[in-house]
Amino acid sequence: MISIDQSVMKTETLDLNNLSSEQTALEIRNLDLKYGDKQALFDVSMKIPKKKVTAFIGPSGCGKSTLLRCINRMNDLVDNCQIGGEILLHGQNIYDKKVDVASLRRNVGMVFQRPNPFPKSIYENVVYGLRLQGINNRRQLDEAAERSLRGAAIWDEVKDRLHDNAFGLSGGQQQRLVIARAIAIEPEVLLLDEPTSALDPISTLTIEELITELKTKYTVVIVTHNMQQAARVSDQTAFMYMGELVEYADTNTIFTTPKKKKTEDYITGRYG
Ligand SMILES: Nc1ncnc2c1ncn2[C@@H]1O[C@H](COP(=O)(O)OP(=O)(O)OP(=O)(O)O)[C@@H](O)[C@H]1O
Repeated sequence: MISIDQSVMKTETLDLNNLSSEQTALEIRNLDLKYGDKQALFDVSMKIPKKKVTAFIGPSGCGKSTLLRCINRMNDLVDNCQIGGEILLHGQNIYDKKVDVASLRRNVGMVFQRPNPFPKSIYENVVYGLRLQGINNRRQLDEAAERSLRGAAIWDEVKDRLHDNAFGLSGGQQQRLVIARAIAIEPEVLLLDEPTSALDPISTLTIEELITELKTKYTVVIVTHNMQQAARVSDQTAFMYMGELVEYADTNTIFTTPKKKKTEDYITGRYG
């Protein structure tokens, strides 16, 4: 039986079936996805609220990462991947032919399981996206670097060695640096794909605290294998099983009074 610390449960609940457009960051409508002949997502529909943390949980291979990667069209890079349905951002389907994928990815940033800093200095990692946008003004870059590193809760640890190589940082610091790089270009949505699975418990805790801070400015969607982590950091949780969205509700409900038997079996550790 998985025990969840009830004291960290959130109290605020949203009616996820009736979110207004002001409350909605993204709407996923009837999303199907196939890798070749293999269907990995079946008719997934959900609204993801703004400036909240939404967790995707479920057993290995259930489609969590696939669903996450659809939100910034990372699956476009996979051969033979066919996607049906819609994902609406500001009312526009991100799969519409008119959508500029580079600008979508600026708006919907992503952080992966393993920290992936570039082989550059800490400073150059953070300002990378700004330089790509043609910004080279030193003062503007300095300000963005400090703001982003502070926003990723790593400024104090790196402010005296901004021009050192990023590979000299610990894994947990590298992951916060990558988060700083993602927020430097001020996205609206941050996708985190198991962001702490390669980290030690202390770095994990630091990142979890950071996620709680990040939602004051960004909509955060996180894939996690760790149910305690979902319970600690998320406001709402989506439980997936074999490519289907089985249950989606506020995190408290999912972990204390799930409506579906499959959800209950998963959160009580009956299968993993
Ligand atoms: N690039 C790919 N090509 C073919 N099949 C894939 C690809 N990526 C994922 N799949 C398949 O799609 C299904 C869903 O995978 P996905 O990685 O989304 O699951 P997950 O729930 O995130 O799993 P895990 O928790 O193990 O990371 C799995 O059956 C997987 O084998």
